Amino acid sequence: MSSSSSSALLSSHLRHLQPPPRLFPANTLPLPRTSLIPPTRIRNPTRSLRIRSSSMAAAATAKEAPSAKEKDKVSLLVFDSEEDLSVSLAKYTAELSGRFAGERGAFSVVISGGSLIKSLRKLVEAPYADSVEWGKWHVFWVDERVVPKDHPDSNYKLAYDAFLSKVPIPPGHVYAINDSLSAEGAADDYETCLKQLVKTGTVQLSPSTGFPKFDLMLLGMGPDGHVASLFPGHPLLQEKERWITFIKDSPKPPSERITFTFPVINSSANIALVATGAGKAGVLHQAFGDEHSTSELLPVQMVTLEDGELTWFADKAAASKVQDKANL
Ligand SMILES: O=C(O)[C@H](O)[C@@H](O)[C@H](O)[C@H](O)COP(=O)(O)O
Repeated sequence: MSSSSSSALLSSHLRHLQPPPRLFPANTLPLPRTSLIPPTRIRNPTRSLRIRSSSMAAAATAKEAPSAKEKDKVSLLVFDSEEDLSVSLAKYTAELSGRFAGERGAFSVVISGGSLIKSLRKLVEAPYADSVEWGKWHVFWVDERVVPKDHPDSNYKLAYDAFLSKVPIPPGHVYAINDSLSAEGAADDYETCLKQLVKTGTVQLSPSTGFPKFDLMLLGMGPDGHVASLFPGHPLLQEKERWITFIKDSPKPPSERITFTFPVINSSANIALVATGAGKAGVLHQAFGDEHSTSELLPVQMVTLEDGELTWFADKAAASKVQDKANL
């Protein structure tokens, strides 16, 4: 898209909206045929995400002013199609890879299962297949099903077949679960492995939370608002101590899984939350709504970074109900 048509698109979406959105600089993240919704801020981490418009900002009272803890940055990028989303997600990921590999000689990346893996397809194509420093990548799973690695339900297999087998990440940098253990054992084993990697500096530790701080988490979200294997209403949402835990009653099959906990997820330096398809529209609407809900927060609403940047990548179908609201 030319810069003039891009600005026309932006200005039509931003007519009522101040301040201007926090975006990746145009020269680092061109967003072809991209619609844009203004940045969101978590104004109260115990409440839902909110779109900030000029009128809402003016209405904010001192009581509602963001506290120091709410200074994390949240953006929502909306794409005309999943194809456009995948192009931009690849560029975003490659740029973070370049930054962290350059700054600290390693790039710790956490992936989920689900449709996210398909949306990462552009990353294994030109120019990234050759330009990304794959040797510096360290790959982890935010959740994994307790099945053998060659099982059709395995998140490792999903990622390996579509992504990891196509790029030269050293096999020793790919941290799959030990599939010979029980769910409890696999969670303990994964946490022990992470502790070792924190000691060696492969994974950083957040000085503010004391939990590991991954450079990037690439996460999907279920139509019920779950992230990782943290499901609505489940007691695991309240886990405050463990880095990795297990679930044996997952409402999404298979029932036995291990999962990162919220303290680890929320210590990340960057999270990309990817949502595509109309099946996610209701949850996005709820996540970005400004209604005061008395019901429990959805897991996805509990993704509130301590000191990092959360970027939502949504296609038009997933963001349809949020867009209606933003364009009012
Ligand atoms: O193991 C899993 O089940 C996944 O890691 C899971 O957390 C996934 O990311 C979401 O369910 C979204 O999946 P979809 O994008 O396919 O809806």
